[in-house]
Amino acid sequence: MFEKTYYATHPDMMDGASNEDLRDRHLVSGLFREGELVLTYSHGERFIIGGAVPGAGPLALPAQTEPESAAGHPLLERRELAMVNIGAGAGVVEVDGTRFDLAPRDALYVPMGSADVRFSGEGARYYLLSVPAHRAFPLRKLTLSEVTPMERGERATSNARKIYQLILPHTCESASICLGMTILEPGSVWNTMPPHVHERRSEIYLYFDLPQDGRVFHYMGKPEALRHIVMGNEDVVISPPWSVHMGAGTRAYSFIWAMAGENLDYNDMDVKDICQLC
Ligand SMILES: O=C[C@H](O)[C@@H](O)CC(=O)C(=O)O
Ligand SMILES: [Zn+2]
Repeated sequence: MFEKTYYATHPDMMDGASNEDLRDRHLVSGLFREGELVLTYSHGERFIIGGAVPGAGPLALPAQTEPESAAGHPLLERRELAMVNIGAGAGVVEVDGTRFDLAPRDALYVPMGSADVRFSGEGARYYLLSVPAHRAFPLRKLTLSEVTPMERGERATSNARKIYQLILPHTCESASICLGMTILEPGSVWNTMPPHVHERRSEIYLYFDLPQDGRVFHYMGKPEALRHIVMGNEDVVISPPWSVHMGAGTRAYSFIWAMAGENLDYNDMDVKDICQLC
């Protein structure tokens, strides 16, 4: 069921790791393939990270296969799911018979216990994130237009951006997942500046709105020992709870951030002064 499993990591594993090791442990590539639903599994917060590109035909969330006691049960039996349509075309997602039209950039929160989740729409590209949940919260669609973005950064420091909080307690209730989209202004290239660490949560970043030859240089690691991963359009990176996460692109781009863990307090982060990094 899972194309790849990403294991939790110890910060000491950064010592002596090659760039290839870093990519193997933290980079999730190739989630968006026409006609396929691709799922990967991370031991960090037990995130399922996936993509669904229905193309001409519909796709459905698979049932669990393991262990034997859960085989055939819905994937969301004990999980909640968040998704965003990152494609250029609209699509339709059906959850136990309820239809949602998801325009480009629209998100959907799907509660624990949902049994039948179907994806369709030529041109729609669904980014999927699921984590364990302890109870069901209302099923709902979220659009960028209904949230007031936080405006952060400045043009002069090349980090002017709008942060849209789509799934957080004040916008959409959830058991553990929170999610948002950050859109850089033209000419701004830095995200998450100044950077931070949040020990109580893992975070997953998906970079998009980049041309095929565009790149984001994503920084990670302990603040005193930064490393980088070169990422392309629609690449995902898993940020362990001990790691910094920030990046600079070859041009403006957008990204979707999703977190899960100990709490749903967006501000539970330890912000680093840029001069503390090396
Ligand atoms: O923990 C929060 C996340 O890293 C992001 O919300 C940061 C972000 O979107 C930004 O500053 O551009
Ligand atoms: Zn963060």
